[in-house]
Amino acid sequence: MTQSSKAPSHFEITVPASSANIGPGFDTLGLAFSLHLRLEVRVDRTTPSHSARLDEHHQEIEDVAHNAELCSLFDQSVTIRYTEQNSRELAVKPSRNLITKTAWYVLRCHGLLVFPYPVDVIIDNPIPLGRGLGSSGAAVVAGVALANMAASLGLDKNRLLDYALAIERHPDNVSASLLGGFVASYLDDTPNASATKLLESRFQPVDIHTQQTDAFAPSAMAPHMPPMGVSRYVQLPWNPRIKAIAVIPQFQLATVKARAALPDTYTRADLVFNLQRLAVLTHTLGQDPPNPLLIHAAMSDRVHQIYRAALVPGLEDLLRTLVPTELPGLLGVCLSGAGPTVVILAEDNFDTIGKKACSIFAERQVKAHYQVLNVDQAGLQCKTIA
Ligand SMILES: Nc1ncnc2c1ncn2[C@@H]1O[C@H](COP(=O)(O)OP(=O)(O)O)[C@@H](O)[C@H]1O
Ligand SMILES: N[C@@H](CCOP(=O)(O)O)C(=O)O
Repeated sequence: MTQSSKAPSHFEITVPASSANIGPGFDTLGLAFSLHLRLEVRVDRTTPSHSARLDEHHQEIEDVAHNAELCSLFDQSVTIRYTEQNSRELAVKPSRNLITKTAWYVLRCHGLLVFPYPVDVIIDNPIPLGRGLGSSGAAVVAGVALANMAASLGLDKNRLLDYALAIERHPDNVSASLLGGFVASYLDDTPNASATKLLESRFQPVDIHTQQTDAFAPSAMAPHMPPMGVSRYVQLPWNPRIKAIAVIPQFQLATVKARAALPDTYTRADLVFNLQRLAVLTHTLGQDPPNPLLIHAAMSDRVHQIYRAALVPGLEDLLRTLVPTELPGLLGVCLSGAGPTVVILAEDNFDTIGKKACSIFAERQVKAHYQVLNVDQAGLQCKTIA
């Protein structure tokens, strides 16, 4: 992460979209894409906010569930505007918006009731919502970075990841968005480890994928810091010749709904099937030249895709018919995150493959378009604007 000066008044935050799972790596693998959520932020550092620090009055209102006064104070400390892209359905009230609510949570962990100086944010979000391209993970990463920059908290990227994981509990999307590249990660939930404390803590209701958005109400966001070192991660080798064709259906599928379709237990055979392919996949995507048959086979999965197929008409057809022997340049196919987007890894013939995939969706009456994306190796970036 780059940070050009200590307390900038005008800066931008960019966060890449991501695809989670990549076939067998359910809740484990994430891949960052060259499609960026961008925040342009202005902080008026000449006018400190009077209500930023907790005093006795604020301590009292903290205790009141869903406190309107607290929301109103926060809403006065920050304004947000979206540019046109994917913005129509998003809340622009800061106390209801995922990016600013996440920032609010981080501020409150640092004893700040609201932003310490008035903040104005313009948000450009080309990441389609609810399609399995990590829009919520990117929003959460942007939110922790916003608090860090606007309040000069000095958090490093590992600590930012702890805060992001207090909100989004599966680490695949946020790890890739924050770090960039092809990332494997897990929550360290061995006894007494940080993630165990996090999962047992009062943060539990904040998980956006299991709870209503009201769970972000001030009463549920008591200012408790997440433990240090909640996750472990490694950035895996990636062959830069490999691009992703994101085939994006017109309909949305909420991650929470697609997670509810999964079973609680798996057979040993299915577990071994995924483990074997996952081990091969983490290595083979870094090899040059790429091995199409090996990659295609190693992207098979028995943990989530078959259970989600009923929610994504055409998915089974795409997985079955898009093969390297028929389509030169194609390397592998998977459901992106919780879907409904399908990601096709390829090294050539991107448009031919993208059009073919859209036509297979169309046979199932699913309108879709495709985008050819590079892998983003930078992750979260924060830059001062002169
Ligand atoms: N840029 C954003 N600003 C505010 N909220 C966002 C943004 N991006 C995503 N979200 C929230 O996350 C939801 C989508 O999350 P989710 O169902 O997990 O799908 P995805 O696969 O896109 O992450 C949106 O409906 C919205 O509530
Ligand atoms: N591992 C998660 C990933 C969800 O990603 P999203 O981009 O669909 O939010 C899952 O498969 O549920």
